Amino acid sequence: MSDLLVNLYPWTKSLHVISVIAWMAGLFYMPRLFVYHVERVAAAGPETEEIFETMERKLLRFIMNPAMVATWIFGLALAFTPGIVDWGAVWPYTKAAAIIAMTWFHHWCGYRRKDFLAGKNTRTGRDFRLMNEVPTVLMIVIVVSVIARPF
Ligand code: HEM
Repeated sequence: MSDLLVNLYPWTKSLHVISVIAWMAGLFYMPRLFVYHVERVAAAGPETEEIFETMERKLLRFIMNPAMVATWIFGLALAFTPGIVDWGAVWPYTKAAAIIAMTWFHHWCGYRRKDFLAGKNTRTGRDFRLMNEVPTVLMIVIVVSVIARPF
């Protein structure tokens, strides 16, 4: 098993980065959709609301959920590959903390989508604009942790 992981390492890492890109695209886009959902639907009415609900459902189901699962699977495969992670260094733990926060943010988006569906959204466009910064900050922490490794 260890030999297999070592031989597959370049492929596992490629697939990890590909799924990360897809996941991040969704995490950046979903709060933007929520901003327009709040601000435009109030003016435009129920037909526009249906369009937003469909876009949000498809983004979550067909891009964000599969991409998150793939990122975790290939990321854990990398973590179990012998010789790749120096568990005595600090970076694996800063990266892990930011990944857990990113996964929390993913689920936060899922719950906000359900609020819209139930007609129970209480958040403003400004709230969603602010939350849009969360994945950006976490991405910077993750990439600096895993590539520059300053700690
Ligand atoms: C979901 C759980 C995740 C796990 C378990 C995980 C784990 C890992 C591991 C063990 C490596 C290999 C490091 C090496 O080859 O030296 C890696 C590489 C990488 N990860 Fe993750 N990761 C996860 C999520 C993410 C996320 C969310 C991002 C970006 C936002 C990310 C970005 C990267 C990048 C860019 C690399 C390649 C670094 C290089 O050039 O060596 N990972 N990941």
